[in-house]
Amino acid sequence: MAQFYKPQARTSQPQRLTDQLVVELDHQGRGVVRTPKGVKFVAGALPTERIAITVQGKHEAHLDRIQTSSTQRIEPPCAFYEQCGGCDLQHLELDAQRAHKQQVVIEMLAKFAQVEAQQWLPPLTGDAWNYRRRARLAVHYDAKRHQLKVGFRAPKSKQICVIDHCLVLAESLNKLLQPLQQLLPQLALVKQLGHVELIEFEHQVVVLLRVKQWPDEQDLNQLQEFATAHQVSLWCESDQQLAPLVANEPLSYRTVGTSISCLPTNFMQAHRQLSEQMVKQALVWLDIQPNEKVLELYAGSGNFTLPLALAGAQVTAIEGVATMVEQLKANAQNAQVSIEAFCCDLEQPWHRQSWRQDGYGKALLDPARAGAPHAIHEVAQLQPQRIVYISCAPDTLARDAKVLKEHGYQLKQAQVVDMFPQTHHIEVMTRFERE
Ligand SMILES: C[S@@+](CC[C@H](N)C(=O)[O-])C[C@H]1O[C@@H](n2cnc3c(N)ncnc32)[C@H](O)[C@@H]1O
Repeated sequence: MAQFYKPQARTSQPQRLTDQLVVELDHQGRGVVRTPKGVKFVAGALPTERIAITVQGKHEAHLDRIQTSSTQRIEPPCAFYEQCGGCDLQHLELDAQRAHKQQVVIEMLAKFAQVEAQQWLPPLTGDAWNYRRRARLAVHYDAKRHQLKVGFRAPKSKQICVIDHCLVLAESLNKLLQPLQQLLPQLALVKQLGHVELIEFEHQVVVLLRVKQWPDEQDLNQLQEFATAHQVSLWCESDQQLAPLVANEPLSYRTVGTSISCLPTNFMQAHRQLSEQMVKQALVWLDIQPNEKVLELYAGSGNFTLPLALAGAQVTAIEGVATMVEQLKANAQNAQVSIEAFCCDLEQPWHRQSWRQDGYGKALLDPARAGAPHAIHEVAQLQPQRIVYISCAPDTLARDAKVLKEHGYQLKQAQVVDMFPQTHHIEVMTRFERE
């Protein structure tokens, strides 16, 4: 066989630097330092601090030591802070976290859209701990050692950080962590387990098991016992089906003025208090007039749709997931409001859609992180007088704000929603008006 020369892999000493000044926080909550070798992003560092770092790759560096510390630094309260990839801003005072999030949005809007909000309202805030009503737990089963790891993923890694208590999780979910760690290794399905979700609904807690094969008789008995002992509903999801194994009553969550029934796999805002506050703010900003036509995009199961309809709007709601559209229609019927709902991929051209019409006075968009790269052009062409755009990603918001600006919209008001305290994730509401 032919042999080829193979150069030895280069090994270089890790580059260590001391006395580096952190000049700002980036949108992922990392400290920014300008070293002689270029800008480096350092997780855990805060502006004004002087730090010692080890350069890791082209853009990142590891925080070795804090030489002088920020006055905004606090002791991270979580025991898993060092290993878990979750709450990466808990070393920063809460007010400073919120101010930072607003600043990130201001800078992104200025940089990528040359847009400035005419008014920033103070952030919408709620509980900063024990607020998450939904969590996806990663699981890994080591068949040789018969060991199961249940927890959250470590940052940028497939490693699982095993946790038995999470400070941002709702207490009703927290208290299931240890019992689940005991139950799951006893089940035959442990080898087929993808992940586990814990979800707090209005009247019950759901444990959702993502499996490759449906549980056998013996597993079903054990799951039944677990559900009774811990007063939870148990659901299973495989590629073929989603069904309750042990269910109490229909699942629902509260929105303004009514409840939304849904499936455990449907989207639900992470923070119960802030979900409702956000809907209230959208109602204020949209200032619905009787029988006004409102186009709602990325509608989910109706979190905004129903309150808008109850306020007197004629809502046309669009959502891409068919089960959520069905749920939305049923929810409207239960709330005795009349709406129109359509299942449609909003990122495809709209010209064949019956609901693509003039006459919408207002529009509400609440897209996922990808924003609305196509839909924003379409909605701007329909020229509603007012657009409320809710975003969970300031970079895609800035991109879409630029399109609105080009269509003659001005950003009148903006407001950070503190939906994900202790983490770098940002939720923001914006109100655009056509000139
Ligand atoms: C952030 S959630 C908001 C849902 C809802 N407004 C709420 O508050 O519960 C975004 C929604 O957009 C939907 N979605 C994402 N991409 C879509 C697309 N290309 N077309 C239509 N819907 C989409 C998702 O299924 C999800 O329900």
